[in-house]
Amino acid sequence: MEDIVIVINPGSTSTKVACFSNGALLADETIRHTTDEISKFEGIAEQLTYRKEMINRFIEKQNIKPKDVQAVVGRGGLLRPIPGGTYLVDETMVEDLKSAKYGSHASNLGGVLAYEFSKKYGIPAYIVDPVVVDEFHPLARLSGLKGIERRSVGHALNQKAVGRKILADNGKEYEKSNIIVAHLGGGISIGAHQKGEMVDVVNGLDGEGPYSPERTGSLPLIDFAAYIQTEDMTIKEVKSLIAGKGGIKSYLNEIDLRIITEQIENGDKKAQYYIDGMCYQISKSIGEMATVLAGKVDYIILTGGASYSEYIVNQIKKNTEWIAPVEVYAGEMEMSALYQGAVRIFEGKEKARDYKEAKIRKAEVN
Ligand SMILES: Nc1ncnc2c1ncn2[C@@H]1O[C@H](COP(=O)(O)OP(=O)(O)OP(=O)(O)O)[C@@H](O)[C@H]1O
Ligand SMILES: CCCC(=O)O
Repeated sequence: MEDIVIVINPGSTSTKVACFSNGALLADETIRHTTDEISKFEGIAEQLTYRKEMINRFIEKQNIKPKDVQAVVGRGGLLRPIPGGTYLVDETMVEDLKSAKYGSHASNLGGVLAYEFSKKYGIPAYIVDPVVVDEFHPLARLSGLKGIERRSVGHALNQKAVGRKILADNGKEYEKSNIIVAHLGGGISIGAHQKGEMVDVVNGLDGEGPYSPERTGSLPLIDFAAYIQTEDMTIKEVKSLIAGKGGIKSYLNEIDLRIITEQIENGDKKAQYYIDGMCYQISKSIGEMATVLAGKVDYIILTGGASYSEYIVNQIKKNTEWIAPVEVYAGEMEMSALYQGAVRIFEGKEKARDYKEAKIRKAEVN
């Protein structure tokens, strides 16, 4: 088998790896990492060799000949803000990912691992639609405080891939449509996509929008400032509270929505209250993104693991269906979206972007 593309997608508790050839998936595996295994490491960067060895084992099992590998594609992490697309991984990018200059996130390892394997095989490495895709409308950057800018961080890869699929299924094109995509996972991001660009996104990693299974979302500022002071917290502790120990975890000490929705089915009113609260806040953020699109919304799309839950989907639908039809794509399309990003380069439909050259849209004001 020739023209093999290896795809690597590191998450906080798993590493997904797959190989594709000529449009077909040849093999894939989700390697799970237990909390015990992960907690042995100081941080994400230190997990590189551990995850690399597991990917090596997957590749060896497939009997792949090095000469048959065409490219390696990784999920892109917290980089400087860049427009969407497929990027060639270079030294500058690897340095930014490894040093966590723009923050620490499991997906940082995607570009680094892709680069390491690409060096081994002497082929190119790419990332596609990283979590920092920034196609913000200039007004979306304003926070309300000079010196603090909003950041475009979200599940851009999955949001765009699922958006394209749902629109294609309905005979429409991503570049000509307006959609709101809510990625409902362990973290939540909700993007307003206007004619092919994610012009605003509710960024749960930095503490915006709804609470999620493990994130706080936005909090009352004065109370939170007092909380930080009382608890004498460092910035690192604040970050891990906002994105890791907040939301449903703080209320119910559980992040698995399968367990919690089963408790609701069994009549647990407390579980229902906190899940209803999350759905209420998700709906509010969808409404906010509808105003960004001035009400011209072709579809609202719910995706991510929580969209498997009929209960959660119905709670959100009943508050948002008046805006636009609600479509559901439970789970994610990240592995095939990464592969397709590379295929667009091989087929000449897109040119691989240069990280150092990439420029985002900014307002021209003094
Ligand atoms: N069938 C299901 N019913 C209800 N919830 C589900 C189901 N399957 C997965 N989930 C929930 O979805 C959440 C995880 O979603 P997902 O797998 O998209 O997140 P992740 O990949 O870990 O993180 P993220 O999407 O934030 O990057 C968990 O809370 C999980 O319990
Ligand atoms: C995956 C994008 C960033 C986040 O919300 O975790």
